[in-house]
Amino acid sequence: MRSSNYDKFPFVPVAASAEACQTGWAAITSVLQAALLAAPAAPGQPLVLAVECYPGTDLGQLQQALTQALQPAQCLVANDLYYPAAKIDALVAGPLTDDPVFGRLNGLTISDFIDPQRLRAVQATLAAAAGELVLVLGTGATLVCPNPSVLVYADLARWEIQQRQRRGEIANLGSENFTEKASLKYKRAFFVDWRAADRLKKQALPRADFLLDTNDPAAPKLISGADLRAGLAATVRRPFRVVPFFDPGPWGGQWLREVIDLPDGPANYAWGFDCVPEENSLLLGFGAARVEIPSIDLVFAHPRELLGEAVHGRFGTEFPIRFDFLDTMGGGNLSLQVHPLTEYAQDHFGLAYTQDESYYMLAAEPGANVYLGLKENADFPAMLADLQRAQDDPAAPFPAAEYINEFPARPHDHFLIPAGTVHCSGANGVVLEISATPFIFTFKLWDWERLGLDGRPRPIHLAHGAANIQPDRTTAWVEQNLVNQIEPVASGPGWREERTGLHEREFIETRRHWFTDLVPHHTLGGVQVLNLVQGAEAIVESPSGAFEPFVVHYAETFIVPAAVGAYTIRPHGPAAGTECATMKAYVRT
Ligand SMILES: O=P(O)(O)OC[C@H]1O[C@](O)(CO)[C@@H](O)[C@@H]1O
Repeated sequence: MRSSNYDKFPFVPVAASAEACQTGWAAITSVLQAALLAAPAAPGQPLVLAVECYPGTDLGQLQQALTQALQPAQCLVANDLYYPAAKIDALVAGPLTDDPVFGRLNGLTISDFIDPQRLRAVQATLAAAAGELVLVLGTGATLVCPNPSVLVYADLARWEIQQRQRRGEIANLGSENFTEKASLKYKRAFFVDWRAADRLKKQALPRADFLLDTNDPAAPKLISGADLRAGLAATVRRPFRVVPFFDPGPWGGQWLREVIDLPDGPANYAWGFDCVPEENSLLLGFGAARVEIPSIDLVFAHPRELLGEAVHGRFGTEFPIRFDFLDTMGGGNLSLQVHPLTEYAQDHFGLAYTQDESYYMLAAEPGANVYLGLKENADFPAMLADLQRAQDDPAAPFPAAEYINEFPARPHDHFLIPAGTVHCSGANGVVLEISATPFIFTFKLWDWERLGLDGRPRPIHLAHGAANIQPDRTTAWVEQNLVNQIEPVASGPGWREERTGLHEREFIETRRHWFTDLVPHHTLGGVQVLNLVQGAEAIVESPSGAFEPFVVHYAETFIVPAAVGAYTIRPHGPAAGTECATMKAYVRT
């Protein structure tokens, strides 16, 4: 049994005391009251408190808390100005498509949800409220009142939004689909709500006077915009971690539970997402108080310092590298699957780049394997026919062994998975996925006669799969290109560095360092993501003292912003004197 030292709630310290963070509605509203009193009141204008809200924010609770304490003359809710739900459902139907999993990325904005007639009427009411206090809140509050007296941004983490979707507490933006399947709500939020809200957030957050965190409805928190910006500026100058989250799945295992020390409740944990900045949170520390914000806020606020010039230039405000865990220890095989080629991802889903992946084996039981590529001389048309038959006829399961390679998987093996390659991790392994950020564009080909957690078969996408599988990626090619392509590249006293991938079709470079002593690293102007894949603990330090020493534990993923430049890593604490290893990923530029 491995004992856990994995930190589930990493945070970036911003201030030594909690003074700058107001917790609870009483403290929050008294600070807002003072800010309104101090706000310059333009003659003939109302005093406006605008709260721009990320979708999923509990508007009822917010309105109640603010109106009770501040007693505004009026409260205007931006969401009430939206077109009727049926019209919005029709608006998003095109980008969403009929597929249960995939839609098309699109350019919808929050303005597209708002009925201009209703907006004009409300703006006229606002203009007539000279000298009164008016509260404007909701998703689109800053479209109703672009220059309020005081602007609050109420942000919400995507993982919390997903919990609210699963509990049926929230509908999609402008919709009444409270009871719709959570997976469909997630899909709609992924393709529409979050994209549109992020476009508005990029405008509103940099000029917000306050940041409101209502992730925990029982303990809302407020910090000033200046403190938020100071926290983001501090984060981008040091190594940091985002807040991981974990989810069960039909093939999930027991390793994450033990190594990460996760609660007993769920039957298994399949996924651990510990570096998907689009989905994870960042915790900012004010004394003992923690303020949770989506980590994408950092990408939006400091793309150049975080990503570096070349990566920002190429990807914009997207974080292109994803690290996550796939745990099948004591579980099952993932679905046999393939990801879209770049042009297919562009044409069908509007993606700028595709879901190129790799599996780094953190752990594997003897006998564990990875399915990867087709067997030499596999009859591809016959394989597609057998996949189809397996869908149509429960008595004809797909004979995977006839067509698909199975490679033994041992700890520290690295399998490269350029899009178009049939693959899946088998049972009894733990994968650290080091991949491009897109993560839902999986064409399942065969799910091993198994049901999803909801007791129903999971969606299979054979037509998409058939259009993308590269049948020439067969055994010899796979062995020569995708399995353990490990080359030594450098060494020094007490350390050696190897290149392990990825494949030339993938934009990520991966380097492994084995070390018993201090290893010099440099960001070379680009963001780097690392995981301590061997050793109990290591310490990341700045040779010039530019950031505080940063301790990482086994299996923790951490991000080193481009702006950090030189840094070192050495074994630390219980790992002193032992051999540790890190896997590092960065964008080849
Ligand atoms: O589709 P399955 O069997 O759940 O596979 C695991 C999933 O996790 C991912 O690796 C994303 O992390 C997808 O590629 C894949 O769909």
